[in-house]
Amino acid sequence: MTEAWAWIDGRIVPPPARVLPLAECAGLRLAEAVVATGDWPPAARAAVDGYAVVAADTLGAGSYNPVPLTAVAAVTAGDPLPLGYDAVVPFEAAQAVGPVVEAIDAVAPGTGVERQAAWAGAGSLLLPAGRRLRPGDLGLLAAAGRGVVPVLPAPRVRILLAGGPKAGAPEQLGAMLAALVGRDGGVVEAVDAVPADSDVLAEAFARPGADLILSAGRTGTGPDDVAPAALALTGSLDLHGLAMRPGGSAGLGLAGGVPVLLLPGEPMAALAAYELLGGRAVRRAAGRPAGLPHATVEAVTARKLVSEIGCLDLHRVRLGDGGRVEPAASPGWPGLAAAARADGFVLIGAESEGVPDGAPVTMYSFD
Ligand SMILES: Nc1nc2c(c(=O)[nH]1)N[C@H]1C(S)=C(S)[C@@H](COP(=O)(O)OP(=O)(O)OC[C@H]3O[C@@H](n4cnc5c(N)ncnc54)[C@H](O)[C@@H]3O)O[C@H]1N2
Ligand code: MOO
Repeated sequence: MTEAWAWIDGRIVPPPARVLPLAECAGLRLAEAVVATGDWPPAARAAVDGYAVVAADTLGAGSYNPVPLTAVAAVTAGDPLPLGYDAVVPFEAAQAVGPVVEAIDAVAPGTGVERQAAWAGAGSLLLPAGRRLRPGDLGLLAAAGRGVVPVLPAPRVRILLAGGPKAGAPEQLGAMLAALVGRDGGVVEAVDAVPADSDVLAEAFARPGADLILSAGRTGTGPDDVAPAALALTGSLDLHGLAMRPGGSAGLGLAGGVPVLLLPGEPMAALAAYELLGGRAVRRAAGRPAGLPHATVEAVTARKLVSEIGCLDLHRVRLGDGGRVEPAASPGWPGLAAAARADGFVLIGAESEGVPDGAPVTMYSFD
């Protein structure tokens, strides 16, 4: 596995930065820092609807002691503060008596006012390079006059369903893998069902338009397991057969410089191989941290979790009372039903023969 992770880390980098309109930037990483080009607000302005006043004129005002104001100007929030005034009394803290406005509350200078540069001064950092843009950030960038920004584009991930299910079973991997790719910051370029034919599959690997290819199915050693051969035909099959369970028939290589990950077709093996391999590739291509993105729970085993030495085992587990985890199925048990019953998974590393009951483990939450 270490070799496979090193392969991914060594070859997969985010696609080059592109300048995109804000509407297309949510969730993407900012390629360079954005600084304020001017003071912001550029001049003092009203923060509330009310009367611009000279604060000192309101001294001593209260509901039992209304103070008539000689100089006032009605403003609404966002209006520039008229010259000579230093506070805004909200309409509800004043009363109009005929043409005279009376303060019924005293205000200090600056009350109800956004001072010049209150949000940001000219040249100050608004968003750092690498920032994953939140919806609020898009508003901030618009306010800074940036209609377009350089971002690391989401990698385009092609999903190939190689061969598909056997014996009339329903297709189970397309929606699952597309959702996982989205979770990890990729955009799905296509979800294509491809027959178990090495020439056709090789063409699907070679077709331009993807930054990363995930192919699921026909990775084993049977006569119909054409995915490894097709990859070798198009480019290079660099690793095939990994020390993990489930998902050990996974492989990886390059087609025309594009990284291709071969995931097993067995649905649970595909899920595990995605989590342990594919997700890392997508996250690296998206410029995200490579590690697992799942929320973790520090738990203890309610039962022994057996593991094969030399093999990274993924155990689906249920989380019970007192943070105790219990296996939902053994690692090699096929199908997604046990994963659905589980709350998450526990990884037992290649160096371990398993852990006894009562041992501390980290659960990666499926939710
Ligand atoms: N001699 C050996 N045979 C096998 C070994 C082994 O070590 N020695 N390993 C087994 C393991 S483990 C796995 S995993 C599979 C490898 O699976 P493949 O990647 O070749 O998967 P397929 O042959 O395509 O199909 C297996 C299974 O998965 C179902 N499948 C495939 N695609 C889909 C899909 N899109 N949606 C739903 N289900 C799908 C298919 O119906 C089969 O049931 O090799 C073992 N053999
Ligand atoms: O190799 Mo299979 O992919 O372990 O489950």
